[in-house]
Amino acid sequence: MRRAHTVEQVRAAEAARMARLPEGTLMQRAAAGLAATCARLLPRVYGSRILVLAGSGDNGGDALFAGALLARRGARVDALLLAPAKAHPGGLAALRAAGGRVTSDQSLFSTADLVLDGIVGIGGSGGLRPGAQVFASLPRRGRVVAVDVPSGVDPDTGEVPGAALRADVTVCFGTYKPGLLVDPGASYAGVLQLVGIGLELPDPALAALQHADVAALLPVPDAESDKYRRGVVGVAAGSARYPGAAVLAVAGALHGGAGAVRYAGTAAAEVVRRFPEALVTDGGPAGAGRVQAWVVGPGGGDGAARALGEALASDVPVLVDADGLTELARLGPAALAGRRAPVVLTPHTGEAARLLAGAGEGPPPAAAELAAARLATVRRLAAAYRATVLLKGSTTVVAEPGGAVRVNPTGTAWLATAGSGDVLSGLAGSLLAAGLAPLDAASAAAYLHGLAGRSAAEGAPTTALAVAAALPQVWRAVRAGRGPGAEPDAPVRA
Ligand SMILES: NC(=O)C1=CN([C@@H]2O[C@H](COP(=O)(O)OP(=O)(O)OC[C@H]3O[C@@H](n4cnc5c(N)ncnc54)[C@H](OP(=O)(O)O)[C@@H]3O)[C@@H](O)[C@H]2O)[C@@H](O)CC1
Ligand SMILES: Nc1ncnc2c1ncn2[C@@H]1O[C@H](COP(=O)(O)OP(=O)(O)O)[C@@H](O)[C@H]1O
Ligand SMILES: [K+]
Repeated sequence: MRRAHTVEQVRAAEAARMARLPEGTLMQRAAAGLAATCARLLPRVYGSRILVLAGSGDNGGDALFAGALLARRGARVDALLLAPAKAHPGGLAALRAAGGRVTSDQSLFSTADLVLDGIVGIGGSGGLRPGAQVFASLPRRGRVVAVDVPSGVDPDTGEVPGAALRADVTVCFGTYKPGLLVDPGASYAGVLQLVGIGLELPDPALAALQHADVAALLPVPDAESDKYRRGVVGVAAGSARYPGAAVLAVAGALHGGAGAVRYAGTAAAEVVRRFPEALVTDGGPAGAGRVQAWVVGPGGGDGAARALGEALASDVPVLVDADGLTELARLGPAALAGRRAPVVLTPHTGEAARLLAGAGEGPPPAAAELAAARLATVRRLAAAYRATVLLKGSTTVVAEPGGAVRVNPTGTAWLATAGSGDVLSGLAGSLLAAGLAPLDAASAAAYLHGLAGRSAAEGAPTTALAVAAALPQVWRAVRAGRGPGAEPDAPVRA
């Protein structure tokens, strides 16, 4: 599990640690880790030209001390101070003593072999200030290494309220920050490298599953298993207008660990033609027979309202997607009030906007606004509907009403293809039916779905059905601990 902590949590851990260490120890550890990463990125340190951008705080201090270490190894290091009177005095003295120089030449940004972004770290807010904005658009030749956080990215939320400096690598200290794992911030961070500095940290604000975590969650049959004990997932999806959604949701469900898939809806003939193993009925969830979880809504069209009502009247977990969400938004959170079994909602940002409006939170916000504030959006939805919410998109995030949040690290934009969301909802519903808790089912489904998207695409357009077909090989890779993302301590490719 990769864990991310908020600025407040990091500051508290830092204060506790500092009380027991000589002054400056943590900064020395941070700078040493930073310099080591820079050295690995350069063909050779000796003779390299390095520009340090240093702001007014400790983030600039880290960058200046790292610059000093690199200067001692023969690099030519120039430091551009954004607030010269407030530059970290110890860092500046160390840099000068190592032969580094202070410059005001901005063109070095475009000619340097490596730029260290120490403008602002976890003390930052509100995007880059005017004096630093130029660096967001200047051409670059070498790599940009962000110190702790790319300057301009909100460390707690991943929001980018103004200009920000795009990094190739971000070296973060002590723990990941939520803003490094969630878009749009994550897209500014490049590859993430964590440097341990000995902080003792509380439960994280945000976590990202890794192979071993997902492998431990995946249901595996044993000698006692039969198809019913493995769980039956009900799928109420598709309509005369959108029969394909039923096929895709069933395809996802068949690969999700349940022992059987029961389809209820008007696309029964199409479903059974494609998947003879599915149990089908023409009616709604009420008359379909016993299941351990329902998936309601993909391509549901006019039938979604009835299917949603019948599924919610059951006593098993219900996952609501697509047209089911539109109907739920019309009804508002009151429709879930009497439920004891869990509810999982899987909106994209357009559906999230409708759900928020349906919860009485004013007129529907623009989807783009919600995508820019993904963490806040998913938390608001989980609280308003008291449900587990998986918000889809460039970074998929999952929140529980109790506050736990997971971010999916495996997503790929190749998944932005019609119907891939239907595969995801079938898959997540199947994991729910197999007995996973809502947060685990949703986040494990997003993890597998992202890997399946990568594997189906391999750099070329793919289809939703191909994503479903790639799920078995992805299960195998995750269980065996191989393939992309398998190494627990490898740098994270954002
Ligand atoms: N915590 C730890 O365990 C360790 C932390 N370490 C390091 O310390 C860093 C945090 O240092 P920090 O607290 O000094 O804050 P930092 O980010 O340098 O900002 C400084 C000042 O900048 C200003 N400012 C604000 N927004 C701005 C903007 N958008 N653009 C420009 N300027 C802006 C604002 O001051 P203002 O101008 O408002 O007075 C703010 O106070 C952390 O990221 C890590 O690198 C390591 O050394 C090891 C252990
Ligand atoms: N830019 C993106 N980067 C990564 N994943 C994306 C992106 N855009 C969409 N996706 C993923 O693709 C899937 C699309 O689902 P959805 O929006 O429901 O489409 P559909 O209704 O056609 O199935 C989701 O899993 C979503 O997270
Ligand atoms: K920075």
